[in-house]
Formats: sequence, C-alpha cells, structure tokens
Amino acid sequence: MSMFDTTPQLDCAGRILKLDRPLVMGIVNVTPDSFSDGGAHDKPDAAVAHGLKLVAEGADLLDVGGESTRPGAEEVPLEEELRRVIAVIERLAKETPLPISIDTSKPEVMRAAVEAGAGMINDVYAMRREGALEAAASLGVPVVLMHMQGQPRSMQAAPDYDDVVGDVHRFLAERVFAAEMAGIAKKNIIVDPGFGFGKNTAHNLALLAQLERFSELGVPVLAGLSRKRSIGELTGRELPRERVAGSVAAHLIAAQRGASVLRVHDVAATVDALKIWNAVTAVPVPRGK
Ligand SMILES: Nc1nc2ncc(COP(=O)(O)OP(=O)(O)O)nc2c(=O)[nH]1
Repeated sequence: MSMFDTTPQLDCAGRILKLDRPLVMGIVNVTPDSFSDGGAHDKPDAAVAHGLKLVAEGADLLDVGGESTRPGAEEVPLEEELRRVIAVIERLAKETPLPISIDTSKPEVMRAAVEAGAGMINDVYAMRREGALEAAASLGVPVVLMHMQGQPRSMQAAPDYDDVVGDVHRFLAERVFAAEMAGIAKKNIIVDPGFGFGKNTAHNLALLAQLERFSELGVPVLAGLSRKRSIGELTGRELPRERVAGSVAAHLIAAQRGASVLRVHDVAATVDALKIWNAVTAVPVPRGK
C-alpha cells in the first residue's frame, strides 16, 4: 500500500484484502448437512479441491465452516468441528495465497484455525459465546459479527421484530462496542445482518432494502443471501442449487447498497455479475445528469 493510498484494507494475518470493490467470499462447508451443499465437500480432499475451484473462479477469500447453522441444525461437538476444518485450513493456506476465514462460534476453533493459517473469524453468534471476544482479540485478525435471533435449532419457528432493521442495527452496534471494549480494533470489524438467521422473507427484504443503514456503523458490511430460503420463496426455485440467478441478483443489490463482502456458493456467477457492476460504476457520470 503506497503512502498515499487511503483505500481501506483488511490484514488477514499478513494476507491483505483491499476494500476498493465488493469482495467475493467463497463458501467451503466441510459438513455432511449444510442446507445447500451438505455432504458435497465434507471430506478433506473434496473440501480442499472445492476451495481451490472457488479460488480459480475468482474468489477474493474463502470461508471454511465445519458446523451447519441452517434452521434446525444441532450443535457440532468441539472435537468433531476441529477434525472437520483444521486439516482443510492447513492445506488451503498452503495452496492458495488468499485469506481464509473460519466460520465458527467456538473460541477453541478460532484459535486452532488461526494457528493453522486462517486470517479471519466469521462468527454467526457475533462473539457472544464465553471466551470468544477474548480469543478474537488475542488473535488480532478481522472478525465478522453477525446478527441472529435465537438459535439455529429454533430461529425460524416464529421470527418477530418491532422494527427488524432498527433491532438488528442496535444489536450490531452493541456487538461492535463490545468487540472494541475487548480490544478488537475497529478496523478489524465487519458486520452482517444475518439474512435468514431468525428472519422471514419480509424481514430479509427489509434488511436488504435498507442495507445502507448498516454502513452507518463505520465498518464494512458482509451480506450472505446465497441460495437461502427467501431466494427460493421469491423465485419459486425449490432446490438451493437452482437459486443461483436469484442469489446473484440479491448480492448485486447488496453491493449497490454498500456491502463490501458477499458470502456466496456460486463464485463464478457472482464474479461475472460484479465485473459488469464494477465496469458501470467506473464510468464517470457528468454531475447533475
Ligand atoms: N457471516 C455469515 N456467516 C454465515 N455462515 C453460514 C450461513 C449459512 O449458509 P451455509 O454456510 O451455506 O449453510 P450451512 O450453515 O447449512 O452450512 N450464512 C452465513 C451468513 O449469512 N453470514
């Protein structure tokens, strides 16, 4: 980064992410039961191969997870989660220069993953588990703080808000404050409204429509709508793998409304869509036109 380059960036354990355009986070679920690709890459060789495929498709970073957080999911025991993800992170960290995020809420997994080569922590519980804030602060890597109402097991039973955007905004503001008080630098914090985590389609649409509100928190925003149930409801696509076009559309809207990171299964399609978006946004438009 030159002396005068003021572009914000994330230092992911030495692997730098420049926030000069929306970034594509490729999902590597090392799980037997993820909602859209469970079992497809749950063995280390398959997970590493999938991660490298997403790199080849143009991902800016990878998100490796060993515990499904789909509606109804049960918690995965610590030892099992470690068994699933650590070897995959070790191998991916050696085979790609891209930053690798660990999608976990357990502090022990955070520590082991960063030790193994991860350079970002993505926590769907926004560091609310015992020891998570302390672990993240000591590891010194960027963290994603995501909103969830309830627990994966029951969060979709009857999600309810007085004002979903205001409620999520307040929660994330509180978690950013808690993270800073724990010693996590604000430049290392990313927030995420948590599409589908205790939200119905109306809630998700309100959050997407007002996504710019979350940029008021002064940190990058991550959006993860990929192949989710709301995309299926709005498009009539029953099968998650058939929700690519809807997911790409939703993520383009998220980018348009300030998202800095898009968490996606379908990297190639998203990268292509963003190439169009980047090309158009680079065209100078005369003022007042
Ligand atoms: N920050 C963030 N992390 C997330 N992790 C998992 C999922 C769920 O999607 P997926 O990983 O595909 O499914 P599963 O949890 O079943 O593995 N969504 C998000 C999200 O929206 N934001």
